[in-house]
Amino acid sequence: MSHHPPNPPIIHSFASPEVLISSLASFILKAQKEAIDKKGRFTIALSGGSLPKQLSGLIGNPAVKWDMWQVFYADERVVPLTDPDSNHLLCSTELFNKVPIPKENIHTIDTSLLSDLEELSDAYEKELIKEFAQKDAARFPVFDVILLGMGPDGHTASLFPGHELLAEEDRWVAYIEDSPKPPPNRITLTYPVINHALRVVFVAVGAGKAEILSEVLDSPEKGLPASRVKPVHPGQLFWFVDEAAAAKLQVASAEFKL
Ligand SMILES: O=C(O)[C@H](O)[C@@H](O)[C@H](O)[C@H](O)COP(=O)(O)O
Repeated sequence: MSHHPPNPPIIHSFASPEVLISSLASFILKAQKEAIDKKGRFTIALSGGSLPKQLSGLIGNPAVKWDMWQVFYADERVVPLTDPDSNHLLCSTELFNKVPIPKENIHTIDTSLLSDLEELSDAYEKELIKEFAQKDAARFPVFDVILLGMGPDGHTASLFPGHELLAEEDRWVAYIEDSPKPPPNRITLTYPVINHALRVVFVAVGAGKAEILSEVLDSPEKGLPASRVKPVHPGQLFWFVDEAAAAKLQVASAEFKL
């Protein structure tokens, strides 16, 4: 375990959602290049909500090496992949159906296990082990990039305020049956996984995020789920926000961009 304390978050604030989208695409491309140069593959975890739309800067971009991507979900609703609640369906509609990514590089939940959450979450953990443990021999997988959103209650992935999963230290993937936001059944990457990534990136856009963003970044001692994302050294946390979301922020470390 590293002796370095976690680095403070790097906050990029953009004048418009359009600039955020193109800057996020450049950020991901740089991470992709570093990962492929080093390991010949690029591992990334995606979320639902508005996040998939923020990746539109990658569509049609010839620099993206889709065949080198290994995609997992930071969290997923336990529903068929054709259900409107499925994060995979959302990511497919917004991104994957528009780019030449091999289907086998997208790691979905095993929908033959929808009626057994424990089996389903164990199976997803095994999918991660196949990708990471044999290649990196790490205690926890080290994603190149994990992309997260933040809910109005400060939740991220399917880690909700006050939930027992906030204390999970061992499992890579866990399930919940009591999500305060429907649908109730979900699986999620746990903090040990999120906090071992090389880069964790939150995207928060719009005035609706201003209050909670300030709470998460200016009052981390409250321990809201998004405040608990603190990647261990050499991992780095980034926030990509627009000016409306950043309006109430007080943290001095904010690096504002046009
Ligand atoms: O799991 C869910 O119920 C939602 O997907 C939720 O987690 C969403 O991602 C956040 O509330 C952020 O919302 P935006 O991405 O729309 O900002």
